Amino acid sequence: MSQIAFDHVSHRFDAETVVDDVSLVLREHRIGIVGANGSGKSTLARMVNGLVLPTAGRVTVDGLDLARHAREVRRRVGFVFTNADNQIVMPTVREDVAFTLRRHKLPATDAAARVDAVLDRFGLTELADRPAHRLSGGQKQLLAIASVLVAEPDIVVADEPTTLLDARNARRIAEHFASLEQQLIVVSHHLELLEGFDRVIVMEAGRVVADDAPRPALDAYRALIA
Ligand SMILES: Nc1ncnc2c1ncn2[C@@H]1O[C@H](COP(=O)(O)OP(=O)(O)OP(=O)(O)O)[C@@H](O)[C@H]1O
Repeated sequence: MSQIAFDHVSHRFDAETVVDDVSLVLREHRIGIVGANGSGKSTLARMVNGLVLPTAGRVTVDGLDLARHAREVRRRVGFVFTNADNQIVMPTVREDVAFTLRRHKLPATDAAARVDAVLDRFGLTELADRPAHRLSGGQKQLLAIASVLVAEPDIVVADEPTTLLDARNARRIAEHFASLEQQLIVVSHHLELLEGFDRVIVMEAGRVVADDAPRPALDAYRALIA
């Protein structure tokens, strides 16, 4: 697993401190982040691939500082956005998944095989030639995850990847995450998704208020929002 380190990290948007002096070392396989709306979870997650840079402190991935090496780190970190429309760039489902592989310089048959396998894994085969922007919200969410995973990044960061999914597709994603070899960081309000994880971090007003195994951490979070 990689080592993702937050060293006294803060982030301010104008006058508002949304991440407030967070220090964490993340080495576990599957890490969940929970917290109330606006507690800073997405901002923290976005720092792992430099989509947001700290206004104080340092974020490193295996020693590489995001402030200086964002491009290098981004090759290793796949980011799944909450709003899939932010990451769907190609006309059809198949083309969108294939687009992620453009920089991998794979022989065309190998790339096509990888795309087909991912489409199949996420139940998207029948939608492969559909216009991606006309999928349902949940189908787009599956596509967004498939498009990141096809590149087999070392680390997958997913920001609320199941918000629009029905129970069957949420289970599909949970099962897929459970079988994923890569390091995984998931921001979610869907607490069951995180039950089998190795570590859960609870955020409140930009700070880490609990950081533990899923059961105690989720109990602490439920108590906090009760
Ligand atoms: N680009 C931005 N400009 C200004 N303020 C922002 C920006 N992005 C986020 N914020 C503010 O930062 C705070 C934390 O937002 P963030 O999205 O990190 O929270 P969150 O815990 O992921 O919330 P949610 O569960 O609602 O997605 C919020 O008050 C939000 O309004």
